[in-house]
Amino acid sequence: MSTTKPTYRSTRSNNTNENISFESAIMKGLAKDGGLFIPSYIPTISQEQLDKWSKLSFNDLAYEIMSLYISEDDIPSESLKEIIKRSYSTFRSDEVTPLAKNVEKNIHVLELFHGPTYAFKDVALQFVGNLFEYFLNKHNTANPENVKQLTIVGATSGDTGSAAIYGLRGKENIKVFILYPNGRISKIQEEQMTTIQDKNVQTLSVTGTFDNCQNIVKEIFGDEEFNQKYNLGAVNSINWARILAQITYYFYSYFKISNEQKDAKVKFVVPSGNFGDILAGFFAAKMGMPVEKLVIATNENDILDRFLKSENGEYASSNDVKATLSPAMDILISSNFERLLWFLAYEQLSGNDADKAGSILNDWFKELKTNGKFEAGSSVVKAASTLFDSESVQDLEILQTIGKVYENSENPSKYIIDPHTAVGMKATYNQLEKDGKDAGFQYICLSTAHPAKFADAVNKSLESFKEYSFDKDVLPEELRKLSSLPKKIKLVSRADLELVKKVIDEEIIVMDQ
Ligand SMILES: Cc1ncc(COP(=O)(O)O)c(C=O)c1O
Ligand SMILES: N[C@@H](CCOP(=O)(O)O)C(=O)O
Repeated sequence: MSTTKPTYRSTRSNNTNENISFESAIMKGLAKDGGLFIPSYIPTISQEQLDKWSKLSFNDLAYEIMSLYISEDDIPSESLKEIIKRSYSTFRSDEVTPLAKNVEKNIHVLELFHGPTYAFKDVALQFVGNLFEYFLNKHNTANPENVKQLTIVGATSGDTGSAAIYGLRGKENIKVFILYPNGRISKIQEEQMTTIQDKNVQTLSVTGTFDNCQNIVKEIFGDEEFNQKYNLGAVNSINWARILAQITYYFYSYFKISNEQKDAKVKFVVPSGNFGDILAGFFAAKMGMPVEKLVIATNENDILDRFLKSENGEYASSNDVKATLSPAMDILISSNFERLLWFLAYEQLSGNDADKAGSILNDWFKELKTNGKFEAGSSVVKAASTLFDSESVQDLEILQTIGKVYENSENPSKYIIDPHTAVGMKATYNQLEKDGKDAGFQYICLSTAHPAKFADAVNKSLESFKEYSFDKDVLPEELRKLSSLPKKIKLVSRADLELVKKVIDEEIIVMDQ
């Protein structure tokens, strides 16, 4: 393994000389060619390091992992340790992401929702907010005559938005604009974002879908004049730091099992939409975490499931996004899948030539933009299937699964899950049925949001249980009070790039007054 830390290149670059530092990749967010930044190599760890890591706290494990990707020139060790400590001091669990073991026999639930906004996005965005602040302060201290500002523009289907706002609010020289699809997120998700009255934060409620919002964000980043004018920053999983920060909880939860069962055969089941969460699992596996499978669990918006089950690796957008009971995953094109495709193209189609892999990706995503689909080829989908499996879950199955877990859970009993976690649990049941109970697999299902964020689906599923009460059993006080707070919403009548840019122009003038 290289002794120098990775540099970063775009998934669509055919020129290794364009590689940049970690700091540059984080502050740019999206590459100029529209690609996503990836490390020039994936650090690998020895069995000895794995054994050492298995005994570490969450924070210490996060440092060991992140420091493999970040040079001391970008962030000195002690500064990185301080950023990590500050980022996770806001979590309600000392373990940050505790593992609920044997919720049902051999099925463990990785609770990722103990951060400020009760969704897994907090694990990365508390860290990303502090990263942005660190890099801005470093620049502005060295250049007091040329103070740099950062304008965050993000798109959300409900959870990234509030996690980004809570990770960035109150930070100096940072303005935040979050686009979300009007009427397509839950009541509490919208309240979490719109009740923030900080002058440097503005939500834009767009008439359209999440994909419309995500496409506008990517086009805004591609507008060089606008980007130069406002120095744009990305909080979506476009930003490599989001993926990096999510690697920790794969190793951390794996060790919770392997420390008790040395040669445990572990399958991770991940409710997936934009593919950022499970992609972190891919990096953990490539680094050396032993894993049997990474199972992609999608709702009825199933581009990922269709790819993995296709003969020739067809990556094809459906015409319309379905509004489901797991709205945060109502996504047609999974933005982060591009990063996985790069590594698959690099290994299967380019003879391990990074520049050739970038050219292949560039061609594929031009075709996707023109025709709405492309074929990666049978060798690529076969290679993907060695590590990944996939399941697609229907709305009715979500409701049935929330009830089934409530009835069957042993540790604790009457365990209540949100609809996205239910997609993961139903996929886990499907895997268990295919594997057979005697196969001896340990299943870690990622719980990506607290059930309080999705009252409609949880109540619809559990209202028949006479002892169940949403207010008593689910809703935390800090979320209960949101409904009574004043809200700051800016409606955007069309999912239109120029209209959104105009609104941002206008709002920045107000923010600067
Ligand atoms: C609650 C929840 N679960 C699962 C997902 C899917 O995660 P990813 O988009 O990283 O695949 C998201 C967001 O997309 C989410 O907000
Ligand atoms: N479900 C996400 C959609 C955006 O995903 P990201 O990982 O790219 O930020 C959300 O909650 O907004």
